[in-house]
Amino acid sequence: MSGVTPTRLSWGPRTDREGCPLTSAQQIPVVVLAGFLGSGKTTLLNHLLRSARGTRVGVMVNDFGSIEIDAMTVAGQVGSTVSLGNGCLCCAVDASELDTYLETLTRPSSRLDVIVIEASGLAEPQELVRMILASDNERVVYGGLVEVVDAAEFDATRARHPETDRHLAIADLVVVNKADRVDPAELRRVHTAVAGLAERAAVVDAAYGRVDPELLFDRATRRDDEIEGQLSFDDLREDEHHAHPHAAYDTVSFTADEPMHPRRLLDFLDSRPEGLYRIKGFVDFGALDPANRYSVHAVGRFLRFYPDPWPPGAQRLTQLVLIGSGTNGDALHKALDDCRVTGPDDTPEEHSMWGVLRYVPEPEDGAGEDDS
Ligand SMILES: Nc1nc2c(ncn2[C@@H]2O[C@H](COP(=O)(O)OP(=O)(O)OP(=O)(O)O)[C@@H](O)[C@H]2O)c(=O)[nH]1
Repeated sequence: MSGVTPTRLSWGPRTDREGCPLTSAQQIPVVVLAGFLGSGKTTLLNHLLRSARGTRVGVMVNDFGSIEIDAMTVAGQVGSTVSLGNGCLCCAVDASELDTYLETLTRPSSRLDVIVIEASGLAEPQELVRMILASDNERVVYGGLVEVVDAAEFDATRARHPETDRHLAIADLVVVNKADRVDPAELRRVHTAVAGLAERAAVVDAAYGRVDPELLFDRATRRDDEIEGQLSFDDLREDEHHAHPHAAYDTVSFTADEPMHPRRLLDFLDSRPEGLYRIKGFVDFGALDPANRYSVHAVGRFLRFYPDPWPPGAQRLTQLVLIGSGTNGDALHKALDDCRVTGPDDTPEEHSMWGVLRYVPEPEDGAGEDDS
């Protein structure tokens, strides 16, 4: 950005294939939802989908890891969820591929009002924004960047990832999430620090991503001339191609047909290495709870299990994605392999589930609930 004379991008009226001008009302805003690993992007997205009240939201999910956990956990959007598969959208998908996905979502038959792209927790948001601004699809218009911040991890994330400041500086809306995990004074401190970094953004606090959808959809339906004053290619230009945060991260994807042994899995989770920052997925505990699969989320030292009925016809599998830096993928894989129940001689005792149940939040924790 430094040393570059800003040339504002022209947002002159776009035209359809017959050359007739498209009004902004006919263009679908594309909102980028970004934020570091585990900050609560999927939780916020699910809240939006549940409380969109008539607004038709199309979703693109960019998972990191070969098992698409996020795409599986985005609520009830079958048919309009496009998963971008393994890897980071900012690197793995070039603008023409993004356009292919946008083309699918902007078909008139899908009648969408807004599209939200949930970036992987390791994505460079300005790359995504740049791709949307460069899109050939005349039916889409850039709708803003929403950054989700984990209030409880903010200092640690910033220390490890100085690029956080750069991301906040180009955000349009910052959600300081996990307000319930810090005391009010700490929340105020984080809020003030975020507001200082996010010069141009509205900053709102939230628990479990419960923000007013109007905040995003209003933002999303700004008029083109308002957007013109917001971001340009030059605003997004990098001095040099920066190191993407995920260059330093390793991902391990693990799938098992056999149920997992709760005690051995808990031992693994309780002794997980420092660098193993994020774990997400589903666990099958077999006969110990045949009705439910357990979503597991670890973010830093935070660990939770969420039991949920198996979807009808779902194959009983354990599927996990582990993301860390300085971790040994083979050793992690082997450690998880050792958590499988190996056969009839390896039947876990019933009380071995207690260790797991300790990490299931009480209903009043608010996880999974919604105010819609
Ligand atoms: N206590 C608390 N937990 C939250 C809140 N929001 C999300 N979580 C939990 O944090 C964990 C991660 O949430 P996700 O929504 O999956 O985070 P994400 O940003 O999509 O994660 P990645 O896709 O890995 O980057 C889950 O266990 C959520 O239930 C919150 O406001 N408070």
